[in-house]
Amino acid sequence: MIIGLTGGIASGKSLLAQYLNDWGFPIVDADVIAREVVEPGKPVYKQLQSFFGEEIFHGDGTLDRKALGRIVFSDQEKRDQLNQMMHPAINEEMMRQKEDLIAQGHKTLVFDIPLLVENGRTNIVDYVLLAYVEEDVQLKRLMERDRSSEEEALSRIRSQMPLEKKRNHADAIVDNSGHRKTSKEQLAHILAEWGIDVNV
Ligand SMILES: CC(C)(COP(=O)(O)OP(=O)(O)OC[C@H]1O[C@@H](n2cnc3c(N)ncnc32)[C@H](O)[C@@H]1O)[C@@H](O)C(=O)NCCC(=O)NCCS
Ligand SMILES: Nc1ncnc2c1ncn2[C@@H]1O[C@H](COP(=O)(O)OP(=O)(O)OP(=O)(O)O)[C@@H](O)[C@H]1O
Repeated sequence: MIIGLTGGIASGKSLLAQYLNDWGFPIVDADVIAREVVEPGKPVYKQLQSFFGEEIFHGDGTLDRKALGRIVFSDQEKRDQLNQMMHPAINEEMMRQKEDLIAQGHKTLVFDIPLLVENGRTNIVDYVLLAYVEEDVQLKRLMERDRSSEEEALSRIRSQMPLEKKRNHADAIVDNSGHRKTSKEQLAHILAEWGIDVNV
């Protein structure tokens, strides 16, 4: 069984992934893989270099994520181009990790994919689990976590489908607007409905 954990930026996906991992379910994390596929020498690295030029790299050749973020979160066409370059490589690695985990005997896995719904990929998972947060809380947490301005934070939030709309695509929703403990209890309750018992 594959649980597709999704949400919006700073909506508490990592928090839920941590709980799921603590309960013994391995996480295949698209954000982590997105960092690996752009390492120097990888095919996507070369594509980024020829499309965006040197301005998105540090002096030592590694990707300047802040610089690339500034470009793509304020320009939808460039973001679409980036997605086209990166998503096939991310997807390929996710499938590879999935096969490995199944071969190791895992029966339940978690795919942590922020853009699962936007990319129309909900069919690759059995359940869509949405990490939801109220909009004002999301903005506040994002600004605090990334030490970003309101404008920067909003540009990132607006690069994604609004969470209110994403709710319609979810099989289950954890509202992370409150305390962490409440989130954990909601998550355990959902798992129980799916036939998985865990200790809260
Ligand atoms: C633009 C990049 C370099 C900015 O890096 P940065 O370290 O600042 O952010 P990070 O990678 O930690 O992403 C934070 C969050 O931003 C959101 N986000 C990332 N990429 C995108 C995107 N293309 N569109 C909308 N939201 C996005 C996600 O919610 C993600 O969890 C990076 O996000 C990236 O490479 N994005 C393209 C790959 C991608 O689509 N990743 C999402 C997983 S499929
Ligand atoms: N229930 C909560 N109460 C208070 N703070 C929380 C709660 N859940 C998450 N946070 C905080 O909000 C921020 C965003 O949460 P988290 O990093 O889990 O989101 P995310 O969806 O994984 O984000 P991203 O997609 O941007 O990586 C973090 O700083 C986290 O510590």
